Amino acid sequence: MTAASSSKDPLDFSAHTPVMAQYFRIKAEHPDVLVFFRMGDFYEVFYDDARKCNALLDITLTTRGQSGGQPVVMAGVPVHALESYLAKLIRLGESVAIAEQVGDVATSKGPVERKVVRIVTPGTVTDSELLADKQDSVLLAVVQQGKTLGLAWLSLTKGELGLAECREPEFPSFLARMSPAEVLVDRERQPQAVLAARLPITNRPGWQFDTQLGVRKLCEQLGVASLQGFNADRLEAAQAAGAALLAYAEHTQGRALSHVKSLQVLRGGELLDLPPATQRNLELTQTLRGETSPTLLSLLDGCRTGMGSRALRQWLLHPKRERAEAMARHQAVAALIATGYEPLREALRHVSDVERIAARVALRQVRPRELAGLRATLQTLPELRETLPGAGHGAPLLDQLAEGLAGSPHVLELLERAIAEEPAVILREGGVIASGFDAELDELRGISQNCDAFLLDLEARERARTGIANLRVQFNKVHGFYIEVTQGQVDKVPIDYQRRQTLKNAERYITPELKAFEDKALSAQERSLAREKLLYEMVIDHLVEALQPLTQLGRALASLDALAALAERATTLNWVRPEFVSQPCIDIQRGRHPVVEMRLRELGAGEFMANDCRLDARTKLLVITGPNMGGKSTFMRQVALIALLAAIGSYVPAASCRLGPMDAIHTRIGAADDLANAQSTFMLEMTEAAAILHSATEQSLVLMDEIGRGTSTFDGLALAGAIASHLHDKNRAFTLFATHYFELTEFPAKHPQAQNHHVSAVESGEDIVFLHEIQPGPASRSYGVQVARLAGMPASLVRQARATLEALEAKASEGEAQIDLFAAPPEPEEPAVTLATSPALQALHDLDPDALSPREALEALYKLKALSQHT
Ligand SMILES: Nc1ncnc2c1ncn2[C@@H]1O[C@H](COP(=O)(O)OP(=O)(O)OP(=O)(O)O)[C@@H](O)[C@H]1O
Repeated sequence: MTAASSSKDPLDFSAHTPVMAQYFRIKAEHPDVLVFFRMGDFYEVFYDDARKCNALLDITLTTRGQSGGQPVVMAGVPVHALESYLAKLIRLGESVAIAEQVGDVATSKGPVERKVVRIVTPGTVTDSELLADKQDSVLLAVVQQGKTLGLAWLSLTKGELGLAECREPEFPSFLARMSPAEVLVDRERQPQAVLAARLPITNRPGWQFDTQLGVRKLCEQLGVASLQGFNADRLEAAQAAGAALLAYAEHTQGRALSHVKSLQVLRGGELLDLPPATQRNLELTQTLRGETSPTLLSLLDGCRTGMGSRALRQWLLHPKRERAEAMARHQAVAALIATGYEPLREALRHVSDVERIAARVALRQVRPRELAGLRATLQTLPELRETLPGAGHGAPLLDQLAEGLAGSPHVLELLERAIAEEPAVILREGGVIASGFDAELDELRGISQNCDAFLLDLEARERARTGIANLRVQFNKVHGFYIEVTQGQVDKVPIDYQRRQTLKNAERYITPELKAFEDKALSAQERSLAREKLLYEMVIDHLVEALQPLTQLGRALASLDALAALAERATTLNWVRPEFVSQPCIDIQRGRHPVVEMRLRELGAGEFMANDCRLDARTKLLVITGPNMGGKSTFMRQVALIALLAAIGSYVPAASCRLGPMDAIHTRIGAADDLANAQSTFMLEMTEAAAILHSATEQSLVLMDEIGRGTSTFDGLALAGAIASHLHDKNRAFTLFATHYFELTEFPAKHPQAQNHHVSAVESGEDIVFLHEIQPGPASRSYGVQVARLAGMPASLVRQARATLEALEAKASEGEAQIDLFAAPPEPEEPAVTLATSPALQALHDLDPDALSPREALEALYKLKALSQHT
């Protein structure tokens, strides 16, 4: 680089003022994130960072001075408003490095020392202000090794670390469950599956994704010698991801993660599979329009704390195939219902988010008010324990959770002694440590607080000494302490008064006595703030030691809150306890769709019609027909929702419910164009159906809603018939198959494990009334034209459609083709045998039987036989 061009290079430190040189050094260490550079009461951002913040945060861009011969482009946010700006940036997927002034402003020669104290990224935020209350923020690292994807994830706020490995097709299910806020990938080898998911990606150096490094880091983090105890010793790809994950989390937090002590290993096969399409179609946590309500979660979530809501979401998206945990929850819900859950829910109202506070203690980011909240929570624990069912309730899970409520008497005692009743919001302001905790602090505070008495006393003494009746002793921030004398009285001022300032009507003085007091008072205040900071750090040291019971307490409170919410819902909404059996079956009597039922109630739109569903080893597939708007989709979804609710440990909206083992819920419902992925409606429909046919087993529940709708009638009908046959004969999955194709009502006649059902409707004159009742047998007709009439189509159009329909029906019955839609697929055709391709045929063709003697005829026969064996 030439000398001339170097002046334009912002990284040429020599050309900059010392502060800017310091900035560039820090920026060079954090090139990929925004650097917030503390300067007094502002965080400043410079150059490209400033331009970006100007665009994203709408803050004013200015230029000031010059650095390296160029104007310095900058923007700033006030220190007190930092959190709200951070929240906005994190939501937009940006990361921010916070460079604080760590040196002492008063004693620094040159610019005060600055250091990046933490990096706030979407996946590693822990500040309660920046996080949604009810949702966890998950950081995920993904690495591809051959066909295996290694996953490692961390919820900093929960202190939970997880590992998993999966194949590419399983990856979307994992992602949908976790919905990570940030995904770490190898900069050089970004896995295709991650890119396709369009999530906020952070690139990390390739060497950090290393298996051996991962094993070492994971063992260190968990304080174990081997990962065997967690059953995680063979997960090499996941371990490699773990290495990058832990390195990044430590890098952003600027410290070790002392609260992360448990490891969860997820194996695809342990969970009830809920592919992304199922999570979407069943509207578990989001409606099809992307809203958070009304969904199954919004209906269930009456939790009193953020941690309870987060636990419930976790349960909903991670149901286990093994049903022991769900049964333990059913028992707990039953016990809470029997003994009354309201006192517990009431007590939970006064509980802080212990889970997050514990994490912030570990990261040493906890705020004074959070500690006061923790103290209040610990104080209410005995009362809260009283609200739990007493002995003999038959729910071991509740006893186990009650043990977690032990809290830590030592921590409570410390917080009661150390933290002020109502501490200041931030430590910097003082007033956080309780008086009586530390003698030195009390003394320093005493000095600054006793100021008033001293000053009044001095004022009285000086008035008496000088004879100046209106003499006043005062203080202001700029000039410190002074004695003020009005101009008319100045000649009475004694000799030891030194002039400090002259005003229009008065003179201000200082005396040696006042100066000595001033030094003592001001330094006392500074020292008392410094002392408070030190004491606060000491309190955190003690809390870090006691993290384990706090983390356990957080988990216990979260689970109790979620269970109490389930108990309340079960009672209020009149749900029943489901029963698990070992035989294959889905036997639901008078089942209801919980969300549709609630909507109808809210709108005053009538009662929900309860329906039965009976599937077992003899009946595995129901062909469901009936008019549009008749309730087919609602019925199918309600069966899936009831099965899922049972699997997470909830009661269910039905009169009774018996369920056999289940490994997955697959759904193919509706047709939303995936324009972003350039897939047509029909292509998407077929892709989703193909995925189901490849993975559904005898223990899966499959919902197929109007498959084949996206193409021409004959194509659609043919495909629908073939898909139903495949599900019935090959997958043998429990299948609810809703269709408009009447031809499919023939299906059960040829398939022993299938039955026809229909949703009922009655015609009254030209109108149609939906009864929403599922009845055995096929529907008689589809009522599409009547529904169009109900939808407000012009009367003339409806008349025309009806006439056309009648003509079409007449024509169809005349030439009814006898096609077997469900016949076994024909064998692939043999290639035709021709003279050109077959020497035997050619030889036969060339023979003239009349010209052959008997002996020649015999020889020709042998020759033909030989040739035929080569054909
Ligand atoms: N069991 C029921 N009791 C009361 N109302 C119901 C019931 N089932 C469905 N409904 C009402 O009927 C509406 C239509 O139901 P749904 O979407 O399930 O019909 P569909 O047969 O699948 O229609 P389409 O074939 O047009 O998709 C629902 O939004 C709901 O308001």
